[in-house]
Amino acid sequence: MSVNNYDAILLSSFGGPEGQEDVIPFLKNVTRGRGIPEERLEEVAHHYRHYGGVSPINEQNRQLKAALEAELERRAIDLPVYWGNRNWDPYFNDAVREAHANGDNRLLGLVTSAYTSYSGADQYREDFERCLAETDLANVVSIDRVREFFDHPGFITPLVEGVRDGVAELTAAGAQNIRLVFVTHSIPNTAADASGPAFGPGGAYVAQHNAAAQLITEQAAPDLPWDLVYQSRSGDPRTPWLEPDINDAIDELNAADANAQTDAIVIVPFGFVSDHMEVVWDLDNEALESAERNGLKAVRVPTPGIHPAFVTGLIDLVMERVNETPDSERPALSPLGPWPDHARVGAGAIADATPVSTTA
Ligand SMILES: CC1=C(CCC(=O)O)c2cc3nc(cc4[nH]c(cc5[nH]c(cc1n2)c(C)c5CCC(=O)O)c(CCC(=O)O)c4C)C(CCC(=O)O)=C3C
Ligand SMILES: [Fe+2]
Repeated sequence: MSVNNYDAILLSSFGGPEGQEDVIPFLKNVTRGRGIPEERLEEVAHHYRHYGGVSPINEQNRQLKAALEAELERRAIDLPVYWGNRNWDPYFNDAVREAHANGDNRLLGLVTSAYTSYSGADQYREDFERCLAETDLANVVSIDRVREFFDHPGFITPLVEGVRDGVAELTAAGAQNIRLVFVTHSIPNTAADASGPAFGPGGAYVAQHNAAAQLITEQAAPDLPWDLVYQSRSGDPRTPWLEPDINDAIDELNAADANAQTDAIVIVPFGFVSDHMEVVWDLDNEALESAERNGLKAVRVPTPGIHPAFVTGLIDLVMERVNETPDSERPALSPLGPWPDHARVGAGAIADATPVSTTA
């Protein structure tokens, strides 16, 4: 099927180092202009160094790109996929230059982030704007963006499956009182509040996470208690970030409710779409260790990765833009959705912004 409103998909991600010599330049890219304390950079560098300076994220995006291409081919949809990152090679500038060189100028961004926050939404927009400015293509290339998919069935289904499997595994190992621990990236309270002020404290960021956690619980294990906790905080320790931290929450589990007698936890890393460094280090090392220290059985659910339901769902999200599907027909499992589309960046936006008076 040829597609008349887009030329290509721009798979847009974070990027990660792929060798020891990349680690510091990568971290400098991530934190440019943002006053992350030196000690924090050293600490984070150590996580990457431990794995040979290689983050799994780029390989996961190569696999995701291949899986998206296979799904497009299976559905006979004629859209090439370009891949660009915010913080490491291949950068957005290279991906967009390559697309333009091939005559692909109307791009649909598919961002590997399910929720609304500065990092997951506004910053990608800024990156797209800067990319078009730096490549001098702002009048030629346009970039739209697929909506946040925190309550899309393609994102929820793999997590539901993971929770069911996790519960079954813990039950088989003798667990009596299982708790689901939903974990996502902490962000500064002010950033959370600003992510959608209409949602009150915590903004859209926290509201979307609560909605997704509730959905996953209802579908996977409706009788189990669940918590929303946070990981990977950084920044100045005096600045308030979303809490509790997952490790503190695990330490406090039975202290907080002496009757609960929780003996096992299912850690659900639903803030991320692949098992990248923040998952393997902060959860598989630290959080699982916290569980063990507290005598709790624990399993960590896989992120969606390249689960077939996720890959199909991402292409469905692309096709709702191609088909200009009305909101009322867009799949969304929570009352918050379907989340609205983002404004176009680049050629189309400039045309849209042309004051009517100049053409009248
Ligand atoms: C909300 C959110 C997401 C999810 C949405 C999205 O996907 O965007 C996310 C994703 C990711 N964050 C990642 C890595 C890092 N994040 C950092 C720093 C920060 N993240 C923040 C928030 C988020 N981050 C914030 C508020 C900071 C502090 C300061 C700043 O605003 O920069 C730092 C700097 C050191 C540190 O402070 O920890 C690193 C190295 C990786 C790659 C992992 C890999 O390499 O496999 C990924 C996918
Ligand atoms: Fe981050």
